[in-house]
Order: sequence, then structure tokens, then C-alpha cells
Amino acid sequence: MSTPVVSIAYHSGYGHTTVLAQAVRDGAADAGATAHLLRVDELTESGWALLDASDAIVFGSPTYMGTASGAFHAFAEATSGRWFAGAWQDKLAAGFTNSASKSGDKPHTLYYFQTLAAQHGMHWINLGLKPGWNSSTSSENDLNRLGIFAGASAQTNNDQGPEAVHKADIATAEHLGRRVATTAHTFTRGRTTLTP
Ligand SMILES: Cc1cc2nc3c(=O)[nH]c(=O)nc-3n(C[C@H](O)[C@H](O)[C@H](O)COP(=O)(O)O)c2cc1C
Repeated sequence: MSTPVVSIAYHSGYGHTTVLAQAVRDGAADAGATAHLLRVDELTESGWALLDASDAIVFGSPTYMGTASGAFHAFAEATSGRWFAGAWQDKLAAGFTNSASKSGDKPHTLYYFQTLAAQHGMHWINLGLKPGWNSSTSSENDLNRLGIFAGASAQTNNDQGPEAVHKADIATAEHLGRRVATTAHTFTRGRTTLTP
């Protein structure tokens, strides 16, 4: 049985989103995937080769000015050669983001990732969690405490460092990593049965 490969392609300006990227990686590894952590602003040829060989690519970026960071957008533009070649067609995709405000327009960053994935013909994996922290009996320690379905989201105060990333948001990112790895297992096994 082949082990699915999950790559996390992310940017982080000040380290907060790196904490989430590591959590996605840990969740994917916990669910039996080979997981690679790749900064999109430091991608080498071997990094691109890892992305090309991945079953799933998880996009991650802080939310800057209501969308992904400039560094992430530069990476997205650099994937256009893969778009022309259809190189990432039928890979799995998912995403995560972090911002300072509770909303901060961060769903838009995830919708942007969804659009990027769709342009490549990739299959989007959503978070698969009910919203937390939305009733009198729930708490900010709930998984998916920010109530966003498209991917994993985090809110970190703008006057605190990466150590302040909320534990519930880290757990939510780990959940996403496990979900991507589990789905990748299903896809890779399914493809094996379909290939003569
Ligand atoms: C240029 C810039 C733009 C930002 N825009 C937003 C924004 O639109 N919404 C928001 O809530 N926070 C915004 N922030 C705050 C960051 O999202 C927040 O500090 C985040 O934790 C940074 O993650 P990082 O450490 O991975 O770079 C912005 C920060 C910067 C530097």
C-alpha cells in the first residue's frame, strides 16, 4: 500500500502561520502520510519537484490586506507553467490562514486558495468540522472556534508572537492535516483499483 504524500506550501511573515503549517504537517503525518513543509518564498527546484510529486498540496498564508500575502501570490503566479501543463490536475488541495482580527476578512484568503486549486483542476478538501464557540455552552477552546468551513483558520493578536497562536486553532490545523491525509489515502487506494 503506497503512502500518500502531503505537501504544505505556505508563507509566513512573522511566524504565526508557520505554527499552523507545522500543525497541518503533524496532523498529516499522524494520519500516515509523508508530509513536507515548504516555504513558498524559499522554493528550490527540489521543492517544486516535491510539490509535483505530491498527492495533496495544502496552501497556507497569513491574511494580508484581506487576501493571501504578496509572497504567496508570487508563488501562485509562478505555478502558471504547471497550469499550462496540467501538472497538478486531480491532486487534492486544502488551505489555512491566520489573521489578527477575529474575522479580518480571512475567509477571502481561503476562497482565493479554492480558486487557485480550481484553476489547477485540483479537488478541494474542506475542514469538515461543525463551527465551535457559537452558543452559551461552547467556548473559545472549541475546534473551529472561528466557524469557517472552507479550511483551517486562526486568529492571533497583533502584539503577540508565534507562541500566542491559540491552542484551539493549532488543534484545528492538525485536524485539517489528518483529514487531508485520510482523504489522500482514499484517493490513492481508489486509483490503484482503477488502474489496470
Ligand atoms: C501587510 C499586512 C496586512 C495585514 N492585513 C490584515 C488583514 O487584512 N486582516 C487582519 O485581520 N490582519 C491583517 N494583518 C495582520 C496579520 O494577518 C497577522 O499579524 C498575522 O498573525 C501575521 O501572520 P504571520 O506571522 O504568519 O505573517 C496584516 C498584517 C500585515 C503585515
